[in-house]
Amino acid sequence: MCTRLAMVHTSGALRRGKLMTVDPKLGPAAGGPGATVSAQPDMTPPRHPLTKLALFLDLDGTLAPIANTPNQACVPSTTLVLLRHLHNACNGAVAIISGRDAPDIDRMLSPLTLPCAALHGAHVRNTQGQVKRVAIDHDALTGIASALARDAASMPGTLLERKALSVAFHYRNAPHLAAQVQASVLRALAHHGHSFDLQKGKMVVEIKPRGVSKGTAVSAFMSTPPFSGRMALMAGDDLTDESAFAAVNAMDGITIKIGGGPTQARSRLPNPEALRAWLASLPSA
Ligand SMILES: O=P(O)(O)OC[C@H]1O[C@H](O[C@H]2O[C@H](CO)[C@@H](O)[C@H](O)[C@H]2O)[C@H](O)[C@@H](O)[C@@H]1O
Repeated sequence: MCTRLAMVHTSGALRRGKLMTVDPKLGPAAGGPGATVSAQPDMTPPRHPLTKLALFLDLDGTLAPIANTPNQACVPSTTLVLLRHLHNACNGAVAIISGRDAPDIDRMLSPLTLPCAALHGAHVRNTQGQVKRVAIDHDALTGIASALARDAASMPGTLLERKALSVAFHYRNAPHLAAQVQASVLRALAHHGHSFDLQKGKMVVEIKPRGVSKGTAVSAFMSTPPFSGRMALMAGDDLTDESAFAAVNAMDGITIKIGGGPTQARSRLPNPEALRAWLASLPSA
């Protein structure tokens, strides 16, 4: 059950939306493209107002703090209010770029329904609500999911999340089983995986349709209104977001990694609360 609580800021820096950045568009340069970011504080807001930005936002770990299980994750009500404002101020150029299934995205953002790339880019819904999904071998996915379910049954604490075009094998509550979970996914892929790829994430190993990525999805959004012609901004926290960071860097956009770890993103914020505060500080015009 997701209980939405108003978030409380713990520091003045977060209230002011402090951004740790190496992006010259946002503040002083401290490293080259592709480099692991060493955080450097900067208070400079981006030059581009919301009317000129296209926002691409990851969900788990970026808008919703990480929780013990997928069902416990929750987007705070303050963030939902902000998303509505951003969507209006950007004239609709806001999309959710997630590994989650589309109905799950809509549930977590309810009452908002935003354009999205779900399932790591395998399912894309545009601003008109039109949906494009990649074609997959459903029998193969069923075979993979059945094999993983058999393994999960003998691995207490693990959790299998079956999605429309993919499957995620979680081990957050059994971190000592990380290697076994990965081995199980590799075995399943070897038997059934001709048209699927492995996607690692935070305490999870996923199988997704071959050839899809968040980067491809962001590029597709950027080729159509209301996104086209704007400065792209991608915020994300996980490995699956790296392809989107690469795509947005190639467009000379703004990339923000949430939390620690190596990344191609050129800026960094410590957590979803800091991102919320930073986004709230962007000028409307
Ligand atoms: O691309 P995202 O929106 O970040 O989605 C990535 C995966 O997020 C979810 O799993 C992660 O978040 C869970 C809730 O906080 C956490 O328990 C889990 O350990 C994380 O891996 C989601 O369940 C997956 O389907 C998404 O692909």
